[in-house]
Amino acid sequence: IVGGVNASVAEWPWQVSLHVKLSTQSHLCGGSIISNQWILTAAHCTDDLVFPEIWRIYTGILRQSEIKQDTSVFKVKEIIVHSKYRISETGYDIALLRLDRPMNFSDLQQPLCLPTEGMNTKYTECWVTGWGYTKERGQVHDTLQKLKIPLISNQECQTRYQNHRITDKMLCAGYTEGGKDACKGDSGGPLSCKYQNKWYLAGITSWGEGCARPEQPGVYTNVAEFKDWILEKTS
Ligand SMILES: COC(=O)Nc1ccc2c(c1)CCCCCCC[C@H](NC(=O)/C=C/c1cc(Cl)ccc1-n1cnnn1)c1nc-2c(Cl)[nH]1
Repeated sequence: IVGGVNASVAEWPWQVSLHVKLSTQSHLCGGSIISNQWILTAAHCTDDLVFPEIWRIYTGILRQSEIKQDTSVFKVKEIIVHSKYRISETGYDIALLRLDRPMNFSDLQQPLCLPTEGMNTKYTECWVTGWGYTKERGQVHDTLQKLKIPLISNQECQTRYQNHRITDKMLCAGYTEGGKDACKGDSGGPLSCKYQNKWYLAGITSWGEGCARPEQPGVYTNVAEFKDWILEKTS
């Protein structure tokens, strides 16, 4: 996250850190708790990493440094990638991870709501969170970062990305002047938006042209457009 601030304990209890363990283990992507056994993330996070056994999901943490041998960790039983996903920039950048065991909810780890059609214009505030880089050439940040960010219309977003097709299944957010955005290591994580005092998973951090560049907003998977897909795959 570029231009954000440290989050607090239990402020974003649906945010998880996805790690992969090959010869070494490290943070890969963000993700969101949507039920006691399902995590929603970006399909591009699963590219080349199709074996569930290598995944480790950390819930209820604020800092990467909290991750030790004894930290509670979930493993992945199943990975479901949207059949129309090819690359982030053409959309359908959405995947489900089924946990190896049901999660007990607490103040530190609990789900947020899935949005319904038509909510994108009703949100009062949206925040993007993650442990990603705080500048384009950076490194994973120890403390979870949070950034308040305005949604922008797909029409405006399309004008910023002449070489792309910004579809209705994408959602854009950013500041025209730049300086505040998601960045490397944040993808798969939530764009959380508040409506009538409840938090909704409006977007999944997906792609952008550089980080926090002027007139280059972040592009997110428009979760409301995939509600039926999520319900079908998780039922
Ligand atoms: C110590 O551990 C680490 O350093 N881990 C570790 C550290 C970093 C990374 C990995 C692991 C995952 C790489 C492969 C999967 C994922 C590959 C793509 C992914 N993209 C993003 O996270 C955000 C994109 C993004 C999203 C929005 Cl909304 C706006 C602008 C964006 N950016 C444009 N340019 N940069 N960001 C990414 N993630 C990383 C990179 Cl490197 N790129």
